[in-house]
Amino acid sequence: MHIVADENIPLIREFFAELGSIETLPGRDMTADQIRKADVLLVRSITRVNRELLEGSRVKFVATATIGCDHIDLEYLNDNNIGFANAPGCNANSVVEYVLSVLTLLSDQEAFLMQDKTIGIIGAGNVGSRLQERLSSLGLKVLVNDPPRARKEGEAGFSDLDELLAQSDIISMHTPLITEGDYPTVHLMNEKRIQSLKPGTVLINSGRGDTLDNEALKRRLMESDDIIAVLDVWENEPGIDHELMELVDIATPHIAGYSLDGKLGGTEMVYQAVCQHFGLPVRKKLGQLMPEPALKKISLAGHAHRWWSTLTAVRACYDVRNDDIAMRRAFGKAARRKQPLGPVFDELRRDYPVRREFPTLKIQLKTNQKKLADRLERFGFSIRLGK
Ligand SMILES: NC(=O)C1=CN([C@@H]2O[C@H](COP(=O)(O)OP(=O)(O)OC[C@H]3O[C@@H](n4cnc5c(N)ncnc54)[C@H](O)[C@@H]3O)[C@@H](O)[C@H]2O)C=CC1
Ligand SMILES: O=C(O)C(=O)[C@H](O)COP(=O)(O)O
Repeated sequence: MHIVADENIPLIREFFAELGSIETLPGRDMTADQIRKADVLLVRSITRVNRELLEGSRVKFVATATIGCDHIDLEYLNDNNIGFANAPGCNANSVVEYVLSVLTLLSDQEAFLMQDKTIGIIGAGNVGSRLQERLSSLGLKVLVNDPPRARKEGEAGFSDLDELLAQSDIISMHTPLITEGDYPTVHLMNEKRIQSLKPGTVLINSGRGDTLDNEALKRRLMESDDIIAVLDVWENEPGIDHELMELVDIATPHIAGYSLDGKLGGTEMVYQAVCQHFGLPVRKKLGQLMPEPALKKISLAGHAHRWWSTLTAVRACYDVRNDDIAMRRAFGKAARRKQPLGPVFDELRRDYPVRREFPTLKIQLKTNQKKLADRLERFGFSIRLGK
C-alpha cells in the first residue's frame, strides 16, 4: 500500500515502513495531485481533509495523529466509504501539564495559592476530566461545564456556563471546535462573556482558537488590562493576530499537546488503527521506540519548602515561559523585518524542542518528606523516597 503522511508525524517510518511505501509532505499545503495514488492518508491538524483533497484519489483510510478532528470532513469520508481514525487522548496529559505549568507560573508571579482558587473547566473530555482530577486532588475548587455530557449523564456535577464564568477565578477551555448541532462551540466565549469576566480572572484557551472571539478579547485587553489571558490556540492559525499576541500574558504557538510522549502516542494510535482497518498484525510498540528522557532524575532531598520544590519540579519538566519567550522573539524579529508571520508560527511548531511528561521524571526525596512526596505525586511526578 502507498502511505502519504504529514512530514511532522514523528517515527512515521519506524512504525509504517513494514506496511508499504511512505511519502512525507508538508501538511499545510497537501494537494489532491500529491495524494492521488495514496491508499492511506495520515495527517495532523493542519491539513484540511475534504472533497477537494480526496476526490479522484484511491484513499481508503484517513487517520489524524491528533485529538481534534475539526479539519476532517467526516461526512464526506462516511459517504465515500473511507475509513477514519483519530488519536483520542494521545496528548491529553501534555495539555494538562501545560495548564499546570501556566498555573504554577502565575501563582508565583501573581502571588496566589492555587488551592485558594476556583477553576472553571469548559469541556470535560479526555483533557478536561484529567485536569479536573488533577486540580481537585491539589485542593482547588473545580467547576465543570459540559452540556453534551450533562445531557447524557444527568445535570448533577455540571455547571451552567454563565454561572461557571461568574464563580471562577480561573477558566480553562477544552472543547473541540464544533460548528453545528445542539452545542456549537464557535465563539462560545463571545464578547458578552468576555466582558462579564471579573477583574483578575485568568482565562486560558488550549482547545481550539475559534472557540474564543479573539477580537473581543483584544478589545477587553485594550480597554482595561484587568484579566490575565493565556492563549495556546488562536483564530486564523497560522496567520494569528500579532497585536493580540502582544496583549496576552502568556502566548504559545499551539503546542500545549506537544510533549514527545503525546506526539509519539498519536503516531502509535494511528498505526494501530491502520493495522486494524486492513486486518494486519500490530508488530510495533511505542515502548520499543520511545527514547529515554534526557532528564531522568532530580533530587529535592533536603528542600523543606513545598511550594518552591513544586515549582522546581514543574519547571524541570516543562516551563511554559520558554515557549512564550520563543514565540515573542520569533514574531518580533519577523515583524521588524516585515516578514510574514504565518510561517514563523509553523516553524516554531515544526522545530519544537523535546519535552517529556511529568511521570518520566523521578524525584528523589528523603523518607521524612512524605507531605512533599504526596503533593508532587498529585502533580503527576514519580517519587523515590530514600536517603
Ligand atoms: N492545544 C493543543 O495542543 C491541543 C488541543 N486539543 C483540543 O482540545 C479539544 C478537547 O480535547 P479532548 O478533551 O481530548 O477531547 P474530547 O473529545 O475527549 O472531549 C471534548 C469534550 O468537550 C465537550 N463539549 C462539546 N461541546 C461542548 C460545549 N458546547 N460546551 C462544553 N463542552 C462541550 C464534549 O462533550 C467532551 O466531553 C480537542 O478537540 C482539540 O480541539 C487537544 C489536544 C491538544
Ligand atoms: O491533538 C490535537 O487536537 C492538537 O491540537 C494537536 O496538538 C495539534 O497538533 P498538530 O496536528 O497541529 O501538529
